[in-house]
Amino acid sequence: MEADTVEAPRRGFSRRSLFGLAGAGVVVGAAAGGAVGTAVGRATAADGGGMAGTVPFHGSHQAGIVTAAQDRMHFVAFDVITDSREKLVSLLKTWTSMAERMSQGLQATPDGATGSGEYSPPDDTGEALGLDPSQLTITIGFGPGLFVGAPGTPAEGEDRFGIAARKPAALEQMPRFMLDALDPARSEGDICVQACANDPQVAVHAVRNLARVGFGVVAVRWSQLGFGRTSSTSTTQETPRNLFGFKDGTRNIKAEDSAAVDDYVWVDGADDQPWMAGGSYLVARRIRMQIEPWDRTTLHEQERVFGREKGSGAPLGQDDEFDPLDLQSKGPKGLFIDEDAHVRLASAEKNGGIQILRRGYNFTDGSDGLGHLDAGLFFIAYCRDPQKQFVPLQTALSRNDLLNEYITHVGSAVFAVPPGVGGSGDHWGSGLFA
Ligand SMILES: C=CC1=C(C)c2cc3[nH]c(cc4nc(cc5[nH]c(cc1n2)c(C)c5CCC(=O)O)C(CCC(=O)O)=C4C)c(C)c3C=C
Ligand SMILES: [Fe+2]
Repeated sequence: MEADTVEAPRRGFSRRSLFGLAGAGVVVGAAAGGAVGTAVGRATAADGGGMAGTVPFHGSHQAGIVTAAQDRMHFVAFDVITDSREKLVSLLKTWTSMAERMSQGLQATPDGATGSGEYSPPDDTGEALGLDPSQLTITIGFGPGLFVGAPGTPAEGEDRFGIAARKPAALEQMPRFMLDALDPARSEGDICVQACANDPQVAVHAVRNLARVGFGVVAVRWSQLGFGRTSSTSTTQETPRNLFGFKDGTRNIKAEDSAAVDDYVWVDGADDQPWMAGGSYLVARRIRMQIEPWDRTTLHEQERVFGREKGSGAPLGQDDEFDPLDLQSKGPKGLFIDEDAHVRLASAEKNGGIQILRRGYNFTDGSDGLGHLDAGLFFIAYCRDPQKQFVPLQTALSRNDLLNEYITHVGSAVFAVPPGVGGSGDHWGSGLFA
């Protein structure tokens, strides 16, 4: 079958077929139906684990949560600037269609970059033409301000879209933690979109095109680019390193541990608002890391701060990365893992069994004008209830974590991430706005 003629909607060429490169492999987008057409690229559904391949958009949960973490991220938080429920729902429908197309390596719309004529702005901005799908996932979340206008905004306290009664109790702005130095311009937001891909240009293209069609309905409040995923979310992945050089994600929840995922990530229909069943909550924290002081710190101190060896990632007192974390074990100088070491204070053992799914990314946004790198960790946690999981964990860390000498939380946001999009006709927010 000709790669670029299979079920292709009018001018609905894929990004790769436009350049005649599609022969390398073809996937017919059967599950997605005619609205989506074909997905063309190197990967098939069966080898979707390949770096260049596709991740299914449809399902009971949104992609981009337990999906094996891709290497790059573009995260954006929007303010909704209209009071019209109709316009907002219409945008969510348009976004859903664009997201399902882009996840398959197609242009954002059937007309794409060149099909809407010389005298109109192109429908797709074009910078992903010829690029692989790169395992793009696009995940949406709704902030507290969508339900009741956020403090300090023109809509403060208002139920603009008639959904105040549908706000989940778990969706509350984060409390102020000790040592927080939050910048309002890098915090909160009515809607977020997390785009992850193995090619940064693919992730940026996705966010840019969604923002472009949102003109008049949403406005970008803040955004963050990330690289070098700082957590493994699957046992198939090697543990990556954060900008302090330590393996990060060793004791993360892994997608394969379905019991932990069900207990700590997915919202149950009986938890609160039925429309959130199968969804999750996303907590984002922009955490600046004081790179220069850290780089002048001894290896011994660095390892004491985390409670793990820098090279192997093993818990102090153990040999291998995945050896159990033994919080009681002692050497000649006392406890191997300091009373205030990061892994001790963050451990499930010290927090009544609480776990979270970490899915953060490193960031470097140039320097701060004072000769220091503006770099750190864009921390993302997915949880079933942020009030019962993230808040107690961060409360404990903010008080005593040895790491606090080297980090500062400068941005914060929380979003309700609805369940996945089902068959044709379904769209982001369909449950919420039903
Ligand atoms: C509130 C939750 C957490 C914040 C904020 C946080 C910041 C943060 N973490 C690192 C580096 C590492 N964290 C590690 C483990 C770890 N961290 C958290 C939670 C938060 N971290 C948890 C729940 C855990 C697991 C603890 C356990 O049970 O062992 C590790 C060790 C390796 C690992 O297991 O992932 C590192 C390294 C940084 C640099 C940072 C802020 C900038
Ligand atoms: Fe941590």
